Amino acid sequence: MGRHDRRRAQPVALGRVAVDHPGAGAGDHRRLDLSRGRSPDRQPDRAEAAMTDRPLLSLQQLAVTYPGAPLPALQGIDLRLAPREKLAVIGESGSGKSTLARAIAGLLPGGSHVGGDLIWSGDTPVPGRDIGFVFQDPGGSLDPLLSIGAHLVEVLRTHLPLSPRAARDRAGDLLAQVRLPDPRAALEGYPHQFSGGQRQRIAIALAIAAGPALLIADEATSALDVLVQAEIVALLRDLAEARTMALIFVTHDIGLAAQLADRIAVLRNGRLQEIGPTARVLAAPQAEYTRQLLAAHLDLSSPPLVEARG
Ligand SMILES: Nc1ncnc2c1ncn2[C@@H]1O[C@H](COP(=O)(O)OP(=O)(O)OP(=O)(O)O)[C@@H](O)[C@H]1O
Repeated sequence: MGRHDRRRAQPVALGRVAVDHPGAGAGDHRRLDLSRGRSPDRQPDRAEAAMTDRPLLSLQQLAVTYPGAPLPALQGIDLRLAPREKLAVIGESGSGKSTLARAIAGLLPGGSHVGGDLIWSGDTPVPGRDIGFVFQDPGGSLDPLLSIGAHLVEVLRTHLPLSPRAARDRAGDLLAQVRLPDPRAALEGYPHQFSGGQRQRIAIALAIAAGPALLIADEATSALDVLVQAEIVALLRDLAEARTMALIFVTHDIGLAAQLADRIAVLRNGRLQEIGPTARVLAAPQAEYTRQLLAAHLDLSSPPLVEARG
């Protein structure tokens, strides 16, 4: 795992997490029937129905309780993520968005209790290689004493069989892909020499360096001003599409979610309120809570969210 991951909470096991409900024995997740455990009364939406039979990730009744917490931060989460899908997870503060992101990435604090199933297609993913994670504060991913090039070379060489020179070349390419001005010169720079938006681009370059199948951006734009937010959202969307990578975009801003997501999942009090294609959730929300989020977002200056998807 790269330096940017090591600074975070110790990961719990990835792959199939099967803990505390009846019938959830451990086993080879690759041999499981992925349709198992879906509630019979739940009508799959069209985006879900169009999914391949082999989702990248399937959550079944996922529940998370932090160490010492009296109540679960997440419970009863059923969710399937298709390869290359862009999913936005929205909800108010404390609704469990980051907990969901951390559970998927294996970044929950040690001692957290995880119930239900978290099933990956293929091999158990390696955090930092198969799952990239971008945090709200890019500073947390960057060591002030290391050049940007050194950060990238370390992550690249940790996960890929590259010579120092090839890793350096790849690092420059990555900075170009995240649209950092003068990427070759930026390799020599140090974190404090870049703006908040530029540091977030660098953090994204680190997160995608090893070619993950899934990128998780947890409030990655919340600390940025509105124009930079829109640029980063466009960058994440374009990277996901160009690299055939799935994206989970965690945000409290339904407007930003609308700009990039194929589907939107709405969380409240640790439970999934609804999930569906973006246009449907925006135009015909099923949950009263989603209607409230939309009403809170819309004012006279807001453009229509459905048209904002362009
Ligand atoms: N490390 C932790 N230990 C104990 N409880 C936690 C921890 N992290 C989060 N929680 C609690 O879990 C619940 C969900 O928090 P979470 O951070 O997932 O919500 P969120 O929707 O991401 O909120 P925000 O938008 O403010 O980041 C909250 O009640 C929070 O207080």
